[in-house]
Amino acid sequence: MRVAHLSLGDYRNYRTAELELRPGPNLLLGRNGQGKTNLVEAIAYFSSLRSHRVTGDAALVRAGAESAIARMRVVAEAREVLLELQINRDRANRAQVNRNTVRPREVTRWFSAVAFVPEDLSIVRGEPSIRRRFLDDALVARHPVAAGALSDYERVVRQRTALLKSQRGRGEALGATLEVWDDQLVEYGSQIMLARRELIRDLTIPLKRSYHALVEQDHGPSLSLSESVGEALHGVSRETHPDGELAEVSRETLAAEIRAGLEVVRAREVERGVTLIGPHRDDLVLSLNDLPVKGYASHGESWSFALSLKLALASLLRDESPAGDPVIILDDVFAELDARRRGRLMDAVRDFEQVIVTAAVEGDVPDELSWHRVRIEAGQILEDLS
Ligand SMILES: Nc1ncnc2c1ncn2[C@@H]1O[C@H](COP(=O)(O)OP(=O)(O)OP(=O)(O)O)[C@@H](O)[C@H]1O
Repeated sequence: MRVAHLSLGDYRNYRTAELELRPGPNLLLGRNGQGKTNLVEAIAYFSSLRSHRVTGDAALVRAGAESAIARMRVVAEAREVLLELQINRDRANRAQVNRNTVRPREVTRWFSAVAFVPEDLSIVRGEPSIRRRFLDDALVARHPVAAGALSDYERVVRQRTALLKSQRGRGEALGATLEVWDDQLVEYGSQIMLARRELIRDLTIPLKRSYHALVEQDHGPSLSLSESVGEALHGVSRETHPDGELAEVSRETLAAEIRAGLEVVRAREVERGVTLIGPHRDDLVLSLNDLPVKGYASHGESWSFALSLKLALASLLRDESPAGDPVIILDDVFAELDARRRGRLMDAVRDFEQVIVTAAVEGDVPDELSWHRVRIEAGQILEDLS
């Protein structure tokens, strides 16, 4: 698929903006702080309903305005669709697909993008919550309905934890109320655990391929899950290897394991007022040559791993989606890479239907492609340079 046109009103530093994009490679050029990232952030927002830079939407609305409008014309398999989002500072957001009002979530069914951003390094180096977010965004990109299970699960953990906290130390008072939340934790938790296991199983081969394409060396990148349920049941942190038998477990088995795990941690949960097991406490473990990437890999290796993960996701979505390729966004990543890796990264994405690159320095961008160039200055889309 591809973005044909983006219109913005009161979005970040844009009072209004009209951006025409073409199939193939598009280059948004401009000095630092002019509004390049804001444009690709708006495009990516249609695929996930969140920005990679902030939690919450308030910063997306131009300072002084009450709401932002983002409208995008998308072409997928020769069909055109018009998506529109109104992002409100103080109210729920609104959305339209082909001018019909829909729930904002609906919009993500019509658009898919994979964004490579400087912050991706923290998938490898940062806290487990960042890796869980990568996994969950990937689940939604793969199956938009997963968004429902994820938000239901989040709500269940919040409410169950609030109950545990309010009754801290008084186990006997919890009884039947806790059971209701346990049932829902098991229901949604098992769905998410299974979907994550399937995801890492399916990312494993594309990851090896992508890493090799970027680095041209065989560092044996691999993915596994460190699951809190397994830890509660078996006492040690047990990792779930995608190529091992655990990946093929049924949802019923996982549900039974969560239930058994809850029994094991019950007394501790009541004492501490915390929901101790479930996907919200799990981690994605990344390894190179059987060593964990975090704490062992070099800066360059960590970067290559992060980029390969995103590439692997892009190729999985490409293979699975009936609507064609996801749009590839490379925001400011060339500045982080040496010339060889820039070339290899571009080689790996160049045959996607549309690639959108932002750069402050034109010399950082591989020049052998026929780019559609656009210059950005102080919240204005100045000229079409191609
Ligand atoms: N809500 C907002 N209202 C008004 N201006 C904003 C808002 N959010 C961000 N900006 C402004 O947008 C500009 C940053 O734009 P952006 O991040 O797109 O820059 P960029 O061109 O990608 O720069 P770099 O090359 O440094 O990454 C800053 O000047 C910032 O103050």
